[in-house]
Amino acid sequence: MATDATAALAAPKLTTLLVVVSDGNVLLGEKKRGFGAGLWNGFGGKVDLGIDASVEHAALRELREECGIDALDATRRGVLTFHYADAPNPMETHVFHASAFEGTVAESDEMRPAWFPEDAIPLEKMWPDDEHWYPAFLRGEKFVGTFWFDREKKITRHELEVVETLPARADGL
Ligand SMILES: Nc1[nH]c(=O)nc2c1ncn2[C@H]1C[C@H](O)[C@@H](COP(=O)(O)OP(=O)(O)OP(=O)(O)O)O1
Repeated sequence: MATDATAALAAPKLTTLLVVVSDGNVLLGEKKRGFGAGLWNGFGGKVDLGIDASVEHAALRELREECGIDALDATRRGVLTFHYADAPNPMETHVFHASAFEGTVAESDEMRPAWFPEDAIPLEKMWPDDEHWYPAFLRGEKFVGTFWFDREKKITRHELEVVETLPARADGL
């Protein structure tokens, strides 16, 4: 049985990723700083257990902070686990889809947003796992995946499954 210490060591870092798709266009942001700087991605960040009542709240908060809009119909569509060779704990990223939003898209300190046609997202400037799961995401499917990266952030192994129902989180978040 895992002790508290070993459980903490293996505990995944919980993060969110929210991708708005509206009228055939996908809203992405170029990350200006921090983890993944220079790459285009959906909007998201760490779940903050001090302020977020749920993973969905964290996803909505990060979207608002990073590009100034409020998603009105966010739904959780994927759970991705990333193992980075140089990180002690895996990252568990909950991927949300939204199509309706309020507010005006605006650049922030963290992200430079831009719209891309669904069939022309800049995969060559995105995380290498994205080409594996965006097609399922854009088809409206739910998915669970795990990706292992080497120190150069290249994928060494991956698993990806389209599912009917996403796994519930044991902690209720
Ligand atoms: N391999 C990967 N593929 C992908 O598509 N998104 C990834 C990814 N690895 C990380 N991300 C996303 C998930 C999450 O939205 C973000 C990492 O969250 P972090 O909290 O580490 O980022 P930040 O340094 O921006 O922190 P915050 O201050 O919480 O915004 O990058």
